[in-house]
Amino acid sequence: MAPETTALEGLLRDESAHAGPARVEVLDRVDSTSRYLLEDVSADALPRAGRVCLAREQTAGRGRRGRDWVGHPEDGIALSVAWPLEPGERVPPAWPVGAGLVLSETLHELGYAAVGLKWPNDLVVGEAKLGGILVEQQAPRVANGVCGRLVAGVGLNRAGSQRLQLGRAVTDLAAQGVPPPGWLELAGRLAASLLRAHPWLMAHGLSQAGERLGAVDVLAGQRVERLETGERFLALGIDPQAGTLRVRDEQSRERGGEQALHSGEVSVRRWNHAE
Ligand SMILES: O=C(O)CCCC[C@@H]1SC[C@@H]2NC(=O)N[C@@H]21
Repeated sequence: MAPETTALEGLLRDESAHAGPARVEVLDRVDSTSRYLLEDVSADALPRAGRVCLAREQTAGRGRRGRDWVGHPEDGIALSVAWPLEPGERVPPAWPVGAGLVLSETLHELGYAAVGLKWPNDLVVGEAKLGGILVEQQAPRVANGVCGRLVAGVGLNRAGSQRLQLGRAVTDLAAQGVPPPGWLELAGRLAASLLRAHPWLMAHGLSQAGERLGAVDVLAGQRVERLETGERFLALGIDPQAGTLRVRDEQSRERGGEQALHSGEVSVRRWNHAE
């Protein structure tokens, strides 16, 4: 076993003891850690406690909404965690937002107090993107004996984000004035938070975590624009039950024009500039 795999296993054993032993792999190079975990259907592939895949280099990282995800080896974290889904087992709709919540909180614990969650799944500092989460599900293939799975892929800029040249505001941990933990240690902390959170997210969603969610939700109280249609709203906050973004159409405020935006359907941006 590669020494880094043993080291990450050790970190996870210390960090998430009560969640049971997860299967851990550190790869030098892979196209996508999430694809790797979604497509490996070998019989013992997916323990109940989860499976973790961290790559030093990812050559075809996938982002939300069909975009690519790029990062430089070790300057970026490319991490995926997968869990099995039994036939009929339902993932609470707020699970993806819950992943963003616990990752934000972990970054706060590491000294990055300014990190927030931009609904549905961006980790941000101010307007700049620090990281993103891609949550994918695969239904069981019962005829082939292949279990369903839930995969959370986490991309995070640890350092060197100015080299990414993405043409939009990005940032990294090193730019926050707190030296980032080592690559493996950081990945271990992030993976452990997901491994710990998964059982309670499956059992309760975020119904008991509304206040915690409010503390990281950077869109609440902001004016947002729905990119697909140009519609503008006042964001009221993330709904802890549904994982949707509650918004109010400012034109119809007196009619109580509240609606819910669903993450699969829309993307939003802030528009607080005077226009
Ligand atoms: O669009 C986003 O913001 C989500 C980005 C998610 C990227 C991560 S990197 C590790 C995992 N493997 C992938 O191919 N994508 C996710």
